[in-house]
Amino acid sequence: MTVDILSLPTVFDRPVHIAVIGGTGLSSLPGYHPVAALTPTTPWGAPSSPILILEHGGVPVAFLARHGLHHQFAPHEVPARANIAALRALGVRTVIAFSAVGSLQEEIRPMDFVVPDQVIDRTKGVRPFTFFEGGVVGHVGFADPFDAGLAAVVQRCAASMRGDGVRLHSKGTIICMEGPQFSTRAESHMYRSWGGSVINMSALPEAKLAREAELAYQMICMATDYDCWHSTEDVDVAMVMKYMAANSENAKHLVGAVLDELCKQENSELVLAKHWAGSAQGAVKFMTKPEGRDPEAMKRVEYLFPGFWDQ
Ligand SMILES: CSC[C@H]1O[C@H](OP(=O)(O)O)[C@H](O)[C@@H]1O
Ligand SMILES: Nc1ncnc2[nH]cnc12
Repeated sequence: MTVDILSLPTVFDRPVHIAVIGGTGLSSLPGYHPVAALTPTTPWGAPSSPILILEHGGVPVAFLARHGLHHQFAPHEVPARANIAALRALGVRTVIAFSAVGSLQEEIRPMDFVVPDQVIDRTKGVRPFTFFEGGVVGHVGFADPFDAGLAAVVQRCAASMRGDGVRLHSKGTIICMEGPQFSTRAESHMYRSWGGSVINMSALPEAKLAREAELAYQMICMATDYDCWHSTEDVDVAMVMKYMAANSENAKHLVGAVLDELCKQENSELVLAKHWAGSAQGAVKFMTKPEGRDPEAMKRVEYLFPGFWDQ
């Protein structure tokens, strides 16, 4: 059944704690019927797509298509600040983000999943990458860019996947490159020598912004190619889309199993990201002296953390 998004309610009156961000080849979540389509605006503009509210066992889950409903945003054009800010304003504290990645290691085969624990930033500074600027400065910790508690949940769901030899690798380092062109062969070999496991164009600044917004954030990567370091075919878009389509059943099973786990503990400390609460606020409050603060920048921070300047 296809749902006409325009016919759905544009308001939803319960807090939503869990969100899924879909990447390339995953601009909707098959098998779920949205009950609302929200089109919020934030101080950083509109998100890349309407935020669909789905229900998983009666628990609301937000779904956002990173590149837009029709994949119209290139990786450097994705309005990541609006996406993360809009999700936080809805009540979201846990984000599971999907990404199609190239594999930089022989043992990570196309169709395998990877739950990364590290990232190396190879974006080029052309993407807006922080909420804290223009008169309010903040420096959050980013030593471990993903959420270990959510990673453990995803790892426990590996058994939900079907098919011969499809595997889930429980850790790995993402190289996040600028794109939109793929890497040169020299770059691809260099990333391997750095210890990169997989490569994409979307982990950053999304993960940095999620940390600034005090969200628990975990990316799930699906390998679609061996980039261009391998002796087999070099990556191209057709190859990425072919593997995404071929493995969509597994992606669906994995999302379903992860949502089963998270929705069961919708109000837990983990899903409510209690372990991140206050981390960014502490990093911001003491940096810029009151006389140096810009009122507009303060208002933007207030959108993320209502009541921030009153405490
Ligand atoms: C079409 S291949 C490059 C494209 O695919 C990945 O997208 P996403 O992370 O949103 O799944 C990669 O990051 C690039 O944006
Ligand atoms: N080889 C690759 N490089 C960058 N992003 C990708 N997404 C999927 N495959 C990729």
